[in-house]
This record gives sequence, structure tokens and C-alpha cells, in this order.
Amino acid sequence: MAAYINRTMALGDSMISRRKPALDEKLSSPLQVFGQAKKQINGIFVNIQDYVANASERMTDMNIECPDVINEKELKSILDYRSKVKGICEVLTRDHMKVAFFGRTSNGKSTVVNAMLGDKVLPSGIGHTTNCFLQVEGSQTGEAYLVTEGSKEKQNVESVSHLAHALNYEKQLNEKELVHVYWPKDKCGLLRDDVALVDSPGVDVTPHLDDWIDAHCIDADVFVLVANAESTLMITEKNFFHKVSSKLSKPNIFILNNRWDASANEPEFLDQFNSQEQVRKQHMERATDFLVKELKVCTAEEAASRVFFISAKEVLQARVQERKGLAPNSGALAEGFITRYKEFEEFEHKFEECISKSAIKTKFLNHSQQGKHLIDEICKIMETIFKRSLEQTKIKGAQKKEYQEKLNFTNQQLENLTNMLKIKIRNVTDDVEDKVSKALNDEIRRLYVLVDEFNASFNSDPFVLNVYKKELNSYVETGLGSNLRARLSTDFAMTMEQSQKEMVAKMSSLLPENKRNISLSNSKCKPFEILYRLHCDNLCSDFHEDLEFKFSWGLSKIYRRVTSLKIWSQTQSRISYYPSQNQSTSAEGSFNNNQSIVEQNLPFMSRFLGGSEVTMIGGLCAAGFTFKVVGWRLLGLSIGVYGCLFLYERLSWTTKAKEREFKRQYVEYVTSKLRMIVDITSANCSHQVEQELTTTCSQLCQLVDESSDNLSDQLKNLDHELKILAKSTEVSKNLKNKADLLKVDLKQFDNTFLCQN
Ligand SMILES: Nc1nc2c(ncn2[C@@H]2O[C@H](COP(=O)(O)OP(=O)(O)OP(=O)(O)O)[C@@H](O)[C@H]2O)c(=O)[nH]1
Repeated sequence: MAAYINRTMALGDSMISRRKPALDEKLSSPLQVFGQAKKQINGIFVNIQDYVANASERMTDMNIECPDVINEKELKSILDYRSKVKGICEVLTRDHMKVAFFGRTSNGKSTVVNAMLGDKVLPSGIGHTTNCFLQVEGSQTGEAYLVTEGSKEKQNVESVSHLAHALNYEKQLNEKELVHVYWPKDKCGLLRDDVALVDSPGVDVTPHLDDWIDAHCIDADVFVLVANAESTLMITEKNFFHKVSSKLSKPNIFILNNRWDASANEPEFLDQFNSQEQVRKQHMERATDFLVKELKVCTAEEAASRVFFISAKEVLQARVQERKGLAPNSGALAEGFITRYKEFEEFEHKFEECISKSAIKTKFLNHSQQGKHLIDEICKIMETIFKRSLEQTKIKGAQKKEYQEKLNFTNQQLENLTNMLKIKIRNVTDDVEDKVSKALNDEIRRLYVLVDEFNASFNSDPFVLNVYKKELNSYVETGLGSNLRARLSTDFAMTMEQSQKEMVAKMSSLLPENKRNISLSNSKCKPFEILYRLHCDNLCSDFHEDLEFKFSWGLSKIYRRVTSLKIWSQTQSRISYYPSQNQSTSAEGSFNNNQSIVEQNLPFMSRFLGGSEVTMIGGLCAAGFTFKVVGWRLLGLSIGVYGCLFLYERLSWTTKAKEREFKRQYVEYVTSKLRMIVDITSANCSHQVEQELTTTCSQLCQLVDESSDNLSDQLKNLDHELKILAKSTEVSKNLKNKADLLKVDLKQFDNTFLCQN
């Protein structure tokens, strides 16, 4: 992102340093206008190239970071513009003004080129000397050399004779081929100002005029027809320019009537000054007609400044003299030399004006239009990206607001629901505790029925009895458990299911729609069931049965009964006195309580009465003896009946009776123990329910938390995307503004260099 910002700043800086096109008023030659225009459009295109390179980099980053804003097609267009601009820049650096010289052989084309260059650069002479196209242009290195077509080899050229020799050596050169002659720029003003001069073979020596035009004339800014003033315009010359004008729209054509010195020195003209004027007038009319009426390349007024009567030979000689430091007219002056020289200079001036204007138009108008079109296209893309960024910012902003509100609402609702569910869970667990407590008390009361139904074989042998006790414990535990389940499971399962459904319904309203189909992990396998952990083995670990025979009419028993009746009546009176304290105690419970009081006092009584049944019988015998005096018969009968009773009970003390007695003691013991754990068991069951419901609640809360976390993550992503969108909005806006500035530069260039021409 930092690189992204740096590049934005770099682009800003580069745009600040852009140059404003303006025409320098102090130019010495019209050719320099072309140079200035070239420099300025080059500068503009360098800025466009920087701009497109920066835009490409930024759009590539944007395409990666925010593909919704710029699509592949737009990115490709911008990337393609880089090569287009590069191509234009390359063409711009190569752009120069080009003038091509045509005419019949020996009309003096090479001499005219040399005269314009002010030096004997190209070979000239009688007969067909130029056998291919020769383009003279400025050498960047300051050296003189030539390069033949299709070759990159530089052949050094030291002088014109050397060049002629080199060209002769290349005899195999085709007349259509082009040889580039690079001549030091400092030796010639024209070359300094980017003018390339193209000499050609005579138009009368080739049948391939069309090929010539296609190969060498299409990009020429000015054509110079070098005619021979000693003769009239020939059909071959006219023919050639007809072809040129049919292929190019209004080519700039100059007609030079060369060898005007020779015409002036013709014997018949020497005494007839007027005749020379007539010849000039005749040439002028024919040339004007040719340009205006036949070729239709200019108006009659313009034609007056397109036809000249010169002597290239004289101008060349004068300029070579001047170059040598001699006076240009140091030799014998031919008649009318000054006038012809001045006319040549006038031609040069008109030519410079014409080629500069023409070249600016032909070379730079196209580039400027291409540049404007390209900038327009980029502007459109930037505008689209800007609009899309704003649109996306709006959408994402609204989305962010919606998510934020949703998150706040979810958190608030989650807090409210959690509090509500806590209360709900507390109510359910309280209810469960009450129901379990009630059901367990009921089962304890009905314990004797359960124990009575246990029908494993009983044996009073201690070892077997231990096994019997274990089995009975297990049986009671299972029986109690299944009875409790039968009474409570359906009710609890329904309560749990209803509570869980209620929780799910409430919590799912806080979840996204696609996640509302909740399946709880704790309700997957089987319905919830409470475990009643009674642990009868532990409860009865201290249980010790008493299976010794006890005579029911023994003295200790009688005493026990009497005492228990007395205590029972006392307890009853206490119950009636404190009824509220004993409301929950049943009659059976009171009885058991009384019994336990009796049992507490039993050891003392037993000691007092002799400790055993046998002792008591002995006591009775002693008492009978006392009653001997009362009557043996009555005493004997009583003893007999008492003995029979004892015998009957002793004989009735069978295994079955022991089993009954064992079960009675067991029920009595287990009942007391179970009553002690009623509260713990019911609390334990309610705790299981609470745990189950709390687990459900926390699972649901976790789901809601996950969805809240998702929302938070989405909010973070949205924040990030909004930051990128803000950048893309800023970047596209900046790039569009900068493209507008470049467009202004191009328009200003057009106004300065193209519209005024
Ligand atoms: N008197 C006179 N002779 C000229 C003038 N210009 C050229 N010549 C001579 O005409 C002959 C041919 O000149 P070139 O410059 O070689 O003619 P060209 O048209 O280039 O001929 P090719 O290259 O063969 O097509 C040379 O001997 C020149 O010196 C001129 O203005 N006056």
C-alpha cells in the first residue's frame, strides 16, 4: 500500500513538472518551428508515457486488490496503451522534414541538393550519375557515413569523390533502393534542423514510378521538380507528379527551372532581353497551369511562390567559395548571377516555410490526435472506475451499517435471552426437584411391596445371606430406579424437549437464515434421561439383621410391648400437643419411632430380667413352685399352655419366617436410610436437568457467538475493502484529472502549431 501511495505522489510530481507548449517568437528560421514543435510534442508524449506507465501499475494493483472496480478488459486496454505510446514516442524521435527531388537525368537535382547543403555532398556530373535514391540527413555522431538498404553497416564517407566511389562500388544497387547518407549536422543548417533531402535517379530512366512513390514519396513533406529551364516540362516529369498527386492529397510541389544561367547566356538571348522575359513568362505560365489546373495542388497566387528560376551550379559554387573563406562572387560574374542567387534564396525561404508547416501537420497532427484519443479513452476508463468505486463504497457502506446494527442487536438480544433462559432453567430444575422428591417418598412408602416381590431363595447361613443381601440391594436399586423412571421419565423428557425447543426457537432468531436448522450435539443420540443414583449397597453397608428366635410371650417381649404402648401413648399426646411439628410424619413413622425408643431401652430391661428366655422359663418354674400351695393343677395347666405356646412358636421359626423377619428388618433399615437421601437425590436429579439445559443454552449461545464473530469478521473485511475503495476512488480521480491536464497540453499544442497553419 505504501508503494501505491508513493507512486501516486510520484505521478503528482511528474505532472507538476510538465511543460506548457508555447511558440518561441525569436526563431531565426521557419524550420526551427518544426524543431520546437517536435521538442514540445515529444515532451508531452514523455509525460503521457510516464502517465500510462503509472496508471498501468496502479490499475494492476487495483485489479488485484479490488477486482470489482476494474475489469480485465479495462486493465488490458490500459496495459496496451503503454506499447502504443511507446511506439508513438519512438516515431516522434525519428520524425524529420523530408524533401524529395525529382526530374529528368542531368537536370541538376544533385546540384540543387548540394547547393542547399552549401557543399559538394552528392556526386554530380554529365550523364546518369545518380543510380539509386540517396537520402542525406544529419549524423548524430558528427561523422560522415552511408548505410545501404537492409544493412546496418556504416561505411565511412570522407569526401564527395569517396561517396561517388562507394556508390559506384555498390553498382549492384537497384534504382529503387535507398542509401542513407549521414552528413555532419554542424556543416549544414538544414541538417541541424532535421531536414532530410532525398535525391533520385532521373524519372526518364525508369518504368517503375509507382514503386518509387510507394517506397519514397508517401512520407515526403515537399516535392521539388528540378526542371531544365532550357527546355519545357517533359511528359515523363508531368506523368510522375500526376501519379504523386493521385496518391497523396495536395502534395507540396515546387518547380525549379534550373540552369537558368545557361538560358540567360544563350546567344539568341544576349541581345534580346525581352525574349528571356518572355521565356520566363512562358515557363511560368506552363508551370502554373501544371500546378493549378492539371495537378490542382494549389491556387494561382500560391503557384507564384512555388515556381523559381535558378542556377544551382552558380549557388553551389558561390557557397563552396564562401565555405573556403573566399567571397562568393570572387570569380567572373555571369550576367544576372545576383538575381538568380537571390531567387534561389527566396526559394529556400519559401521552401523552409512550406516544409515546416507541412511537416508539423503531416507528422504531428496525427500524433496529437492519437494522443488525444488515447487520453480520452483512459479518461473514460478512469471515470468508470471512479463511478464504480463510489458506487461500491456506497453499497459497502450500507452493508457495513447493516452488519453493525445486526451485531449490536444480536449482542443485546443474546444478553436478554441468556438472562431469560437462566430464569427458565431455574424454574424447570425447581420443578424437577419437587417431582423427584415426591416420587421418591412415594416409592419409599411402597418399598415393602417391592422387597416382598423379591423371591430369591433365602438361607440364614451368613455367607449365603451376604450374597442374598447384595442381590436384594441390587434388586431394590433397580426396582426403585425403574419405578421412578416410569413415573417421571416421560414427563421430564417432554419438559426437556419443550424447554430445548423453546431455547432453539428463541436463539435461532438471532442466527442467519442459512444456519437456523440447528441440531444440538447433546440431543443427537437419545432423549435425555435422569439417572437416579441410589447406591443401595452403600446405604445398606451397616445393615445387620437379627434372626435369633425370640418368644413373643417371653417376659422381655411382654415388657417391651407394655413399654412401647406406654411410650406410644406419650408420643400420641405429644403429637396432639405439637401437631404442626409432626404433620409430615405418618402413623407408621411414629410407630417405628416408638419401636426404636423401646429398642434403645431393651438391653437394660433384658439385663434386669435375666437376659434369656431360658432364664425366664426357669423364673416361671420358680414362681410355679411358689404357687404350689395355691394349686398344682392350675399351675400345671398354665405351664402346659405356656410351654405349648413356646413350643408352637419355636417350631414356627422356620426359614420362611426368618426370611419374612429379614425383609421386615431390611425394609425398616432401608426406609430410614432412603429418607435421609431424598433431598440429595432430588437435588442431584435437578442438577442433571440443569446441566443438560445449561449445556443446550451454552451450545446455542456459542452458535450465536460464532455468528457474531462472523459478522465481526465481515465488518473487518468491509472496513478493509472500504479503505481500498477510498484509495481507488482517489487514484482514479487523480488519474482522470491528470489525463485532463495532458489533454489540455495537447490542445494547447494544436493551437500553437497546428491551428495557426
Ligand atoms: N550551367 C549549369 N549547369 C548545371 C546547373 N546545374 C547542374 N549543372 C550541371 O549539369 C550536370 C548534371 O548535373 P547533376 O546535378 O548531376 O544532374 P542530375 O539531375 O543529378 O543527374 P543524374 O544524377 O544523372 O540524374 C552537371 O555537370 C552540372 O554541373 C546549372 O544550374 N547551370
